[in-house]
Amino acid sequence: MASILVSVVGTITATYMFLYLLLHISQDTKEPPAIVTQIPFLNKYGLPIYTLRLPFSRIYIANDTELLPSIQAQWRAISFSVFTANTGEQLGMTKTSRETMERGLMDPDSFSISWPKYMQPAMVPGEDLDRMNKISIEAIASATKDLSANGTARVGLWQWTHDIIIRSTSKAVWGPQNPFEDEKVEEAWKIFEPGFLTLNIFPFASLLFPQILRARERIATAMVQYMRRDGPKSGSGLVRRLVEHHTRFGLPLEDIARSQIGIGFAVMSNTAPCALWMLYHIFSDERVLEDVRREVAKLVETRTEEGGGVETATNVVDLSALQSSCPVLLSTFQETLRVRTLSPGVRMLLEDAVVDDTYLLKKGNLLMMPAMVHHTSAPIWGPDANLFNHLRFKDNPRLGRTAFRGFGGGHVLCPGRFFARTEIMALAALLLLRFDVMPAGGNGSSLRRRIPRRSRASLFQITISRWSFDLEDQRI
Ligand code: HEM
Repeated sequence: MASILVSVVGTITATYMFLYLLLHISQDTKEPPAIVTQIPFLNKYGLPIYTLRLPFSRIYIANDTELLPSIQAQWRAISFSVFTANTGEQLGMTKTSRETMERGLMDPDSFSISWPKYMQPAMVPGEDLDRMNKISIEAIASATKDLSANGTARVGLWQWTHDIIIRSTSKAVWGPQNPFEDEKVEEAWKIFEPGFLTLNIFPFASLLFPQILRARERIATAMVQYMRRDGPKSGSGLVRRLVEHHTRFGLPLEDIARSQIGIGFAVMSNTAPCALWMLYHIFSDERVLEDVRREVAKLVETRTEEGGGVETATNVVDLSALQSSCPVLLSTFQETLRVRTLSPGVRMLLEDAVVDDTYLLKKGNLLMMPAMVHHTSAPIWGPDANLFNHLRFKDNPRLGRTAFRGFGGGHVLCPGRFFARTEIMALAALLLLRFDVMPAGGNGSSLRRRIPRRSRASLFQITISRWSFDLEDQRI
């Protein structure tokens, strides 16, 4: 018995010593300090950048905002494109197309680095963007009109926001032949969207989770039809430019159609949770609600028309003036992104890189720039960094310029930021003007100003998905 005990203790001690030495020997002195203490692979915080040691790999965590410019400047070696390049398999693309996507990941002219830049002209302020915004706002306006026909409507906050963003965004992106108009495709998206990560993580996921693959194939079939029927011709500039780009790189029609599923993530998967949180922060705090409603109400104009001896008055709102005339609403949007973004800012080291002339990051490992850390830094945001302050950005528009990561930064700056901002602000404005919104069966004061506990979901966290709320027609 005693000898068994001795050998067990001996084995544990030897393993511990081996791991401890392994960690120390393989850690270069120029690398960010590893957060190893007495117990290997456990955590310690408070450093500008540190190394998280995992078996056979490392993750560097950049906490200090001052390091971000140096990291961003080395975007070729510290790569984001590697992740989009590797989605071909999960989207069911052919080997040849996958190889095209994975080639030359440090070359700006390669497929995976060039497509986000190629789409940009369609997403910056201009004709193409105006057209997308107009279509999405019209779709939102029509959905809120349908709701108001019922007087009071009870809806699940997350479900409703998610559905409305899928419908308005997909219409704006894919145009009159939008594949998501088909309910079955929309349902398939709701299975594939959360299932995509599962396909990435689990080996044999296609065998273990056939329903996710079936959902993907349903969307893919609809996208192929869309391409065959010349859908992009009447779609957005975004779709047209992407199709043009992918065709130049020789992707066959079927794979271009599958790449559109990937675009679905970019355009819808961050917008919907952001919209949800914007609504939550507005309608859960009377002060925010009052401030933004007062501001948005100024955009309403009453027009009277005479017909058949009867005078009718119509309230008209110019939503194109939202950005320029509603600084409080804009600030509320930015603050929502600040407190709710979960963006981990993950990058892969394709080569060794030295950050800020000090820290050596070794090829083959991951780097993270967690937005949650940068967005809650008290030296940057002040002592109330953990509180939601809807006036924060209005009072100081230049606040946290580098630290604000709501739309990424540097070479990986979100090209969809103008579209998403307008769409979400318009959704909030239309709800503010048309409805009183309150939690089902309660009153607004039961929703607190405090930021609720966090959980996982896309770039944002969703902890209130089972909430319902009553929308009461205001008939302004
Ligand atoms: C509220 C909605 C949105 C949010 C919060 C958001 C957020 C972000 C963030 C944080 C990044 C950088 C990721 C990183 O640094 O690791 C990013 C990149 C990107 N976003 Fe968005 N996004 C939104 C909507 C959109 C839309 C509507 C599009 C449609 C075009 C889009 C397309 C992209 C693309 C293509 C990239 C990669 C850019 C590149 O590789 O250069 N996003 N987005």
